[in-house]
Amino acid sequence: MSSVSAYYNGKTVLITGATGFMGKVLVEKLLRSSPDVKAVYILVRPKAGQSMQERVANMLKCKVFDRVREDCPNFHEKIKPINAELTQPKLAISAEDEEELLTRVNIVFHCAATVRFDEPLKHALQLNAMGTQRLLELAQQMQKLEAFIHISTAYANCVRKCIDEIIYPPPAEPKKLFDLVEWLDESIIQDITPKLLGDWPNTYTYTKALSEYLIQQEKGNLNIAIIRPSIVGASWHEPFPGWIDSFNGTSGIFVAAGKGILRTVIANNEAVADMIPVDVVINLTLAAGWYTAVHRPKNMLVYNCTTGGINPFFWGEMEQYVMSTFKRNPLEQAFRTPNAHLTSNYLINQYWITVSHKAPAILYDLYMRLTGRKPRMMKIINRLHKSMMLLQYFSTQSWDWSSDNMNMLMSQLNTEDKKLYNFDVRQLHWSEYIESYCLGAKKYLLNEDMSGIPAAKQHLRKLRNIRYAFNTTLLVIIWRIFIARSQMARNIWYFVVA
Ligand SMILES: CCCCCCCCCCCCCCCCCCCC(=O)SCCNC(=O)CCNC(=O)[C@H](O)C(C)(C)COP(=O)(O)OP(=O)(O)OC[C@H]1O[C@@H](n2cnc3c(N)ncnc32)[C@H](O)[C@@H]1OP(=O)(O)O
Ligand SMILES: NC(=O)C1=CN([C@@H]2O[C@H](COP(=O)(O)OP(=O)(O)OC[C@H]3O[C@@H](n4cnc5c(N)ncnc54)[C@H](OP(=O)(O)O)[C@@H]3O)[C@@H](O)[C@H]2O)C=CC1
Repeated sequence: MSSVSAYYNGKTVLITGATGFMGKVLVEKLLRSSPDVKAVYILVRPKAGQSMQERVANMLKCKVFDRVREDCPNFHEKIKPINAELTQPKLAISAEDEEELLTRVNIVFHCAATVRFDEPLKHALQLNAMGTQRLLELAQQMQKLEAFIHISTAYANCVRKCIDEIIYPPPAEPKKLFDLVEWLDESIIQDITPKLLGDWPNTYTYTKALSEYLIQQEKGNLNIAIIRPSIVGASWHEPFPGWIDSFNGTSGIFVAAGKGILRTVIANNEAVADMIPVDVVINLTLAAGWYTAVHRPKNMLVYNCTTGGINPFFWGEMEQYVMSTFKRNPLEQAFRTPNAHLTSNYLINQYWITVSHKAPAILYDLYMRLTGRKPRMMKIINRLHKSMMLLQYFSTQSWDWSSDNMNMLMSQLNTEDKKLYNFDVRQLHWSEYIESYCLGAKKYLLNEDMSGIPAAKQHLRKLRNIRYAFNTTLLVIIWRIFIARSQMARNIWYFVVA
């Protein structure tokens, strides 16, 4: 008998960030593993011209819910959307909705955040730090609250090399920063952001560090746990192997490499690629919710949800597995044959950027112009370079995260829970996982059908022939120029022909 799924049956759960990548997997697993959960409130904002209701209806059509749709066809009746905006006072929740939450909710999962590395500091602070503070204020007033689970990131303290499961001193006093951004002009905040960030690589990790500290300071009597996942990748098993719907983290890089656009990446082959499947994170999160509510640990527990210390995997291996998968299962309409390499040398990277990124993009755009179409490849390449600049901090270094609390939690689960909420990453076979991740990116991110693989292979053969023809023409042109200018080259040529 599963203790974790039994715990959630009959409970009322509140989830923020339910429309996001991890939030959807959390909602799905919760409803599938505890079909008698009483209600799942989700905080959703209207966005891009869509009302909250329209967004939720679209979300529920998503493929990720196919399995729960089959197991419990009425699962959507349990989902109760609440109009909310985390950057607004009182989360912009109506008085009526607030009353409902305060009297009913038993457990809160806080996933909402901006995960963009280039988010302006003011907005990242308003959402990741102040939003968390506001949610905490709401939670303090909940009459039946048993646990509050906050999703942070393993990189919140990336300025340290060894990261324990504790809250570290923050980069700045959050309240002073809140005051500062309140009255300072946006352009001035932008100007001083690098100074404020100090050693932190971006506003995302900086504000996640602040939010951890805020929780510790303001948790009062609440039972709180913090989950710190590393780089969250496609699912390992659930709801389907390889499920992914976000270009964040490594996914966009895989796609760009598979399409043959990305050929060179700044990364250290021997550095640990600390990736964790999304279903592992969600299983640990649900188990931590149960443990926090039922066992009520005296101190707030932080769970580093990482793989590097348990089952290490390296960027160099990732390159091999990704390239091998996309060569066997190509993406449709690739720009060039997939052939990306990692280098930690800046100059070598710059050379390949010029030769393998910019030159083909310029030629392709020229061809587009000549055929009366809009050039677009240089624009894509420039965006890719911007992304790679922001990501290289994470691909060139290794970190050591302790995982004692993850191990402790595993030891607390009974045999059935260990299967149902598996987060034992020792069982993860990296080459199989990366293959399934790349195929998942093809199917679920790009909506490509596996039946299109023969045509995609045919397209790669066409690209190879174009490359051969191009290289031969280039060689002939260079040789002709050489022959015209050098007597020695002419002599060699006559000798060879004779
Ligand atoms: C040789 C092959 C494999 C070898 C592997 C080696 C890889 C080394 C790279 C290392 C990667 C390391 C990643 C580490 C990250 C660790 C961080 C900690 C983890 C976390 O805690 S949180 C999650 C991490 N957050 C992120 O990853 C966000 C990072 N992204 C950003 O901040 C922004 O996206 C970025 C980079 C600033 C770019 O912004 P912008 O140019 O504005 O583009 P958008 O993201 O807004 O996207 C616009 C649009 O395009 C779609 N898109 C994105 N990528 C692709 C793609 N590859 N192919 C097709 N389409 C793509 C995107 O979905 C958007 O579409 P919309 O419809 O939404 O507009
Ligand atoms: N993905 C990863 O690799 C990792 C993620 N994490 C953490 O996991 C959590 C979830 O990440 P992930 O699912 O990848 O992120 P997504 O960007 O996919 O989802 C973010 C969620 O937050 C919601 N949100 C954003 N702004 C607001 C707002 N102003 N008001 C209300 N809701 C808002 C989004 O809603 P909307 O749909 O309206 O935009 C969305 O549901 C985050 O806390 C992140 O820091 C930690 C480590 C790694």
